[in-house]
Amino acid sequence: MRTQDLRHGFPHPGGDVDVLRGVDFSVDAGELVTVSGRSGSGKSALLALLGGFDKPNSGRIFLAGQPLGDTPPWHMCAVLPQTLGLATELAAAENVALPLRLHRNGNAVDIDARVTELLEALGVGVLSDRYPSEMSYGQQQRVALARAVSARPKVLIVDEPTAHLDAGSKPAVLRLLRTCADEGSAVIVATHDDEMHSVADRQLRLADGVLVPVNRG
Ligand SMILES: Nc1ncnc2c1ncn2[C@@H]1O[C@H](COP(=O)(O)OP(=O)(O)OP(=O)(O)O)[C@@H](O)[C@H]1O
Repeated sequence: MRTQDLRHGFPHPGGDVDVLRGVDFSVDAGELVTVSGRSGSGKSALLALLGGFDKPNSGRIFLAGQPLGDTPPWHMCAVLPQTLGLATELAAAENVALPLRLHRNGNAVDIDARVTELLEALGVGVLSDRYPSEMSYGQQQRVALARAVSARPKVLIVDEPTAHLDAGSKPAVLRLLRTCADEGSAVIVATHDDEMHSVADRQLRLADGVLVPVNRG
């Protein structure tokens, strides 16, 4: 995935606010890139553009070499926003299986095995029959991550995946995101969590509307 001179902002009564002022960015298959930046710097706004939830004011986004069109690229791209977006009428395991069923990715036995593997890896295997309303936010966050990765998307876009996790739950999330990249996904993670950078190939910082590389010494 690649962006070219991406510019975006929001209208406000006191005048429009420019949030992204020329973002040039790329992430390759097999690579995990973190995006940090102070609160309000535009990380979520950038992720919304990359995931096709919003349109930039100007600039272009390319996915697998093709410009992003009017149809969101959800057959190739999985997005985990801070709002999670779990289907409330489906239990945890059914949520995780959903992308696999939509993409006809494997038979029922394969799907069950993939769902179990992911939920157990994230420490929420015992919650597979629970509905989102019966889980804590941190538990829902892990189920939503399992759902995002289940169909092995070409591009995985994740907003603050460790924001509500305790120290014991975090390593599994870091490991899973690293594994996704190692298995060929291009992974983009917005984060305030310094530990997240430890599994990244590259670290970028969003400041004054542009992305700059962070030198990790
Ligand atoms: N729908 C919107 N309408 C108007 N302003 C918005 C909208 N969404 C975001 N903003 C503004 O755009 C800027 C960037 O917001 P964004 O949510 O992308 O920041 P962030 O870096 O993800 O912050 P955080 O780390 O707190 O999640 C902020 O100043 C925010 O107030």
